[in-house]
Amino acid sequence: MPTLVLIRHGQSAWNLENRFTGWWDVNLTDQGIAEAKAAGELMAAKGLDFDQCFTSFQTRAIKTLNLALEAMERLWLPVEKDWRLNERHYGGLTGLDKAETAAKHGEDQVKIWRRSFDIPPPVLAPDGDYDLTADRRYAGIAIPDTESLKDTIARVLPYWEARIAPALKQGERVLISAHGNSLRALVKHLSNIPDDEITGLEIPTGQPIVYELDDALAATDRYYLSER
Ligand SMILES: O=C(O)[C@@H](CO)OP(=O)(O)O
Repeated sequence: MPTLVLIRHGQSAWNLENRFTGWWDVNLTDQGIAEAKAAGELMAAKGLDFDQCFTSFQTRAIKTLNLALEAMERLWLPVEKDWRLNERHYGGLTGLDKAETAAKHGEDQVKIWRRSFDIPPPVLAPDGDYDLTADRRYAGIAIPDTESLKDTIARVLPYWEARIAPALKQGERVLISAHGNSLRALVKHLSNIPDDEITGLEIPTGQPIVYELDDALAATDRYYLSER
């Protein structure tokens, strides 16, 4: 039976500051570092092991993976990094304070921007503080100027099909370290969650999520490792 574990990065600086983050590359807080180490210790204690890891191009997910693998004495495992596992791009909201934005535009509007299925936030203006076009890691990539969850799914799923599903089908045990919304995209797909129900799914930081999959990669169970 294929083994798949998903983990959202530990608490980031902008999770703590309550700012819209998206593709902006913020680091882990001390709490985030502790969450990542604890996740690795939990996975080791529960006897989980992996053959292949996947993560995004973003420091908070990469570091979470490394800290967890270090706690498991598995820093030597192969890791594939890809921008398609990045967080959903938050467009023109990037860097703004979530509470101040709600005070300005209303809670309902912010909820739509944060959790609607297919309504993207306003676009990021070019040449602003959060423009990533000069960032070498994204050379040759069409950086989005905003993304809805639907847009995020449209780049996560082809990567899943091309790289992650084949590894699982070959019998590799897979760990994915990614982000709240790139993981919501995967969970929506794997657990067949309808468009209007995915808004209610919140993925906590640093908590390994275990998927039991059949040989066709259909999910037979999904649970937080800390709960079993
Ligand atoms: O700011 C972000 O990029 C994400 C994840 O922290 O926030 P949200 O909970 O609004 O999807």
